[in-house]
Amino acid sequence: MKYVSTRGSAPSLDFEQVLLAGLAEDGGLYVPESWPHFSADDLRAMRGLPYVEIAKRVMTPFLGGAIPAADFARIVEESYATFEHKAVTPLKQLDQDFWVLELFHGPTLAFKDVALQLLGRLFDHVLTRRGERVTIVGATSGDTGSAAIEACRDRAAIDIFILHPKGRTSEVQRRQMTTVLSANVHNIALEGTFDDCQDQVKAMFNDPAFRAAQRLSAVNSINWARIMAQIVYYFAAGLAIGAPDRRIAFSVPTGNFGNVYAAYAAKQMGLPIEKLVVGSNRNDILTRFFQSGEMKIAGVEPSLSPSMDIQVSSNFERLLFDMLDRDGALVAETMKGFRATGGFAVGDNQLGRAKALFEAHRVDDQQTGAVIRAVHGETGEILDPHTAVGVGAARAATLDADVALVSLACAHPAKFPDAVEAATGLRPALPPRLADLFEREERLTVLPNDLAALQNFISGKTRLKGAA
Ligand SMILES: Cc1ncc(COP(=O)(O)O)c(C=O)c1O
Ligand SMILES: N[C@@H](CCOP(=O)(O)O)C(=O)O
Repeated sequence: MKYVSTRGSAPSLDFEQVLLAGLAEDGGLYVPESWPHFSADDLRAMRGLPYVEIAKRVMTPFLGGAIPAADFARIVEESYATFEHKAVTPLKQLDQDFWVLELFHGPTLAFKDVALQLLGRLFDHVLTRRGERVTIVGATSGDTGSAAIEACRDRAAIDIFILHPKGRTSEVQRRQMTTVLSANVHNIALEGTFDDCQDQVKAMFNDPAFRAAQRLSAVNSINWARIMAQIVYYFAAGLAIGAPDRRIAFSVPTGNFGNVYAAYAAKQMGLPIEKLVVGSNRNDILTRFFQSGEMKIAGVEPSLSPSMDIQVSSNFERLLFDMLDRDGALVAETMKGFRATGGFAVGDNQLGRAKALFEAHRVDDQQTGAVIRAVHGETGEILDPHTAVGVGAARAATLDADVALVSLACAHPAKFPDAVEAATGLRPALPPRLADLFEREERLTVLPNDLAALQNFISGKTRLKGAA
């Protein structure tokens, strides 16, 4: 299995190289050169298997033999043994043809654990064998950060630097990151938005000298391995409700477009998904794109679902690559224009093809609160505000009556207690292992939105010897 860059001019890499590289050298994102395929019979044969077995079958073709089967099996088993629910990502049925897929039973209570528990172990395995170290730099709007820190804390071969937008995460999210005091963990509160954090991470990758000296690696969904691990739960959920012999669709609350891109990948691999419903909060650039074909940046505004307060959705580039018939030069030109002008548009033909699969809806804060309240009243379930955006979009979706719809529950409600309490009057409690979170010591460094300041800070803290 080879991976190619969406911008067409970086070298093709194998799985191990892609895992360590993160962003491609030409600024693009890596995608598989071709999609592995599962036939309807292959899918039927996976029905009823435990999550870890489905995970091994779905991910193995992406490895291209890079990791011995027995080692990969152990890594997968250990990764999902950290989840508190035996089914790893259980489905909860809320209506005749409507489920929520609970992705928040991992150590940090958000869907990011599904991929990052695996990624931390993959990094460890590969770096130990190669006798190498890396410096991970990541951007977070709140959830990736704690999941990545949890997965990489105290690992001898890794220093990890996580940039979060100062004051723009929930307090629980911030404390989940900043109370990890391990020597290899560094939290940076950036004076800016999540888009600024993500821009700075990409700028560090696009600085060849810094990238090489620090041996940069990525934990954001720019790293292909993140997407690979997220594909699995679409297969697991689809099979559990009857695919390929039942019509299915997913509704996905969306920010950086990684989660819904993983669903798109599952479809390319043979899971017969009829529709992908994209839910955005008031930062609705994606909803506007799927309605008009124009991607146009507006300012990032704080919302009740802070992890989705994003305007530049980095994984959209992977979809754009396919929309432009995998023409890397055209993607590079389009992304260059996007950076320069804050906008680009696709033609009616491309938009029409995208709309055959994607449908997008904006769910504002008032609607988000109303969904949390309504679902609680109707079913007793408490949704977090991100999950509520997905459910709100699902309710607005235009699907045939016989399509079974699964909406993704991406975070535990206790990560966003204020929003949940305002909607329901109930304050969700953190699990006992996090009960003292508000008493724990915090450690973070506030830095300006400035590349040189960030690079100086990272160079000064990294344990890489001989780094420039
Ligand atoms: C709780 C939660 N829901 C939804 C999203 C959006 O997912 P994605 O960025 O993959 O589109 C995020 C952030 O990634 C999140 O943390
Ligand atoms: N919502 C995310 C933003 C980063 O997304 P990623 O999937 O690219 O890591 C967060 O919680 O940090």
